[in-house]
Amino acid sequence: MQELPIEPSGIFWQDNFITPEHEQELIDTFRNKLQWPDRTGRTSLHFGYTFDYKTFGVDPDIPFKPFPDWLQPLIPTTEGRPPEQVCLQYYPPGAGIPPHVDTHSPYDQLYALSLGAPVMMQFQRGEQRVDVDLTPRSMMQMSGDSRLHWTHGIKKRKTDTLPDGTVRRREDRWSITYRWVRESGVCDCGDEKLCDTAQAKLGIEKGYRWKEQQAEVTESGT
Ligand SMILES: O=C(O)CCC(=O)C(=O)O
Ligand SMILES: [Fe+2]
Repeated sequence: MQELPIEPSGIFWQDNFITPEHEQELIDTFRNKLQWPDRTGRTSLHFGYTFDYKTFGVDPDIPFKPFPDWLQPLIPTTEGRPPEQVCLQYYPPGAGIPPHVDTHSPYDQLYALSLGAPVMMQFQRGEQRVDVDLTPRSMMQMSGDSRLHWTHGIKKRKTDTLPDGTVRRREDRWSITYRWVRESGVCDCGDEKLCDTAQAKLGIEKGYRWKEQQAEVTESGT
């Protein structure tokens, strides 16, 4: 994988992760052989472990869902072990995903494979906005700044306007995201805007300060 020479830093990229023929077979599987949740808009299917946002760990009540046969050859091998969680998402034309960072503390590395139609992804940090065209069959790794300090999202809209002014219609798209558990369960990036570990620390400190203030008030008898 090659790092894209852009801001944010840390986006690694590989074109043609699979062949167009393989992509067509997968799309046929997605369309005709999988049971999707019955809802409109973006829908997801999860494999591997399920993350519990209450305990910020693997949910012990939901058993590991084995990776299906079609998924096996799509697992990146560059992390030295398979990911703990894989999510297949379907985006009908017009669907998107709000700007977010994938929660820092539970997961470390994050990869995404794009299939079907291309779509523009926006990376954002403050006033800085950068569009990245998620072309079909490309594998993207988000690490460093792109993973921790910039949000990413896909606008809900029917067309994308390319840098040369061409208006491109959205069509059916699928993505597969891969997540590797962060063994420590804490992130040390310190980004109080985007990092759940940093925010939890801040919350605890605020709680202490509040308690200390209460104690002072009680001690002084007022
Ligand atoms: O669809 C994609 O390529 C990215 C999805 C995403 O950001 C996520 O699932 O966290
Ligand atoms: Fe994400």
